[in-house]
Amino acid sequence: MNPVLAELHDKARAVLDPVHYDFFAGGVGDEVVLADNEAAFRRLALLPRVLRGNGISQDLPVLISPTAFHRLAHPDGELATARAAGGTTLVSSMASTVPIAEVVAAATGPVWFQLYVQPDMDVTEALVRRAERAGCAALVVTVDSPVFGRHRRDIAHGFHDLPAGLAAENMRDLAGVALRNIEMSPAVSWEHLDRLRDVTTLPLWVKGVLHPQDAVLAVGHGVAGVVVSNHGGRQLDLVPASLDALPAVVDAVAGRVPVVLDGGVRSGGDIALALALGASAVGIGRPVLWGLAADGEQGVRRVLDVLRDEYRHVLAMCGGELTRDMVVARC
Ligand SMILES: Cc1cc2nc3c(=O)[nH]c(=O)nc-3n(C[C@H](O)[C@H](O)[C@H](O)COP(=O)(O)O)c2cc1C
Ligand SMILES: CC(C)CC(=O)C(=O)O
Repeated sequence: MNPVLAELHDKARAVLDPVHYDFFAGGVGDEVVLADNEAAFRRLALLPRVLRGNGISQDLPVLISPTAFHRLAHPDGELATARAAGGTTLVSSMASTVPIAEVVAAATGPVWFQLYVQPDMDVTEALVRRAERAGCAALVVTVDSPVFGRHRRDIAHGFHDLPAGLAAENMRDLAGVALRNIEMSPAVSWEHLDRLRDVTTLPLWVKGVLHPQDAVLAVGHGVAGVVVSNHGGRQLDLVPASLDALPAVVDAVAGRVPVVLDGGVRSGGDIALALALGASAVGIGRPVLWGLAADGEQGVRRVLDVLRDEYRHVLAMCGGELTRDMVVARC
């Protein structure tokens, strides 16, 4: 892990209520997948190409992955994250503790809205309208959560509700209810995605795809992109590390739409490995929460700055291009 990210993590752990730290840090079950997401990067090595004479791209192929409840990490919550994002795309969680309109108003770059399709499609449509009115540039439909993951740390702490004064603000005043709970539903299907397609012209992404055939189905249903993700090891403790699932999805999609990877990205080198395996960009989840908890907006900015700096350095070392033939197993 990049040492600045490690420092921010340690500071976050020191300042956070241990219950909230465990909510952010924890995974599902025995946390096998949580650990494997990071370990998968250590199993791979890069063979740099030499004498290519390429300049170095200034782009940072990073998105901020959607994570819930930023005001548990810092009083400014999602406003601080949005301000820190700069030109980096912020995928704002439906479970944000600041309403999406305020998140977008605080951001200077693109904001995408992450959506859990609600079984009541009127509620889902109202959320989509909220995101559109706020000025979100895309919808990211999370599809890996037919039911809530069982997080043993939260169960042990009895952590089920936000503290008084905090709420999932996007769920306020929907369909005549003061504050709705976010529902997960195993009845959600591709048909719901098609219905979303009918109610909005926003580009639709799906997040949480691991099986290559689901990626093919997603392309067939007209998605703008696919996020290979196991929800940061928070849903099913039997799945592969995101990085290990990436190549087959990239092959199945065959360049028709961009493929983003999230899970376990902790350094510029990790970004380079994911790109070499065919990702167009990576998403980062927990490092942003650690930066936010440690130092608010400045902490999140530091996370992005250090990843940008490290990624550019690795890219220069690799000859400015990253392709799959450059990835080998570390024996
Ligand atoms: C505390 C926490 C809350 C999360 N909340 C959401 C969410 O509201 N919606 C969603 O689609 N994914 C959510 N995720 C998953 C992230 O979007 C992302 O897939 C994951 O964090 C990436 O792994 P990383 O934390 O190792 O970078 C959450 C993850 C964490 C750690
Ligand atoms: C509100 C929760 C459903 C957010 C989430 O996706 C998570 O904690 O992993």
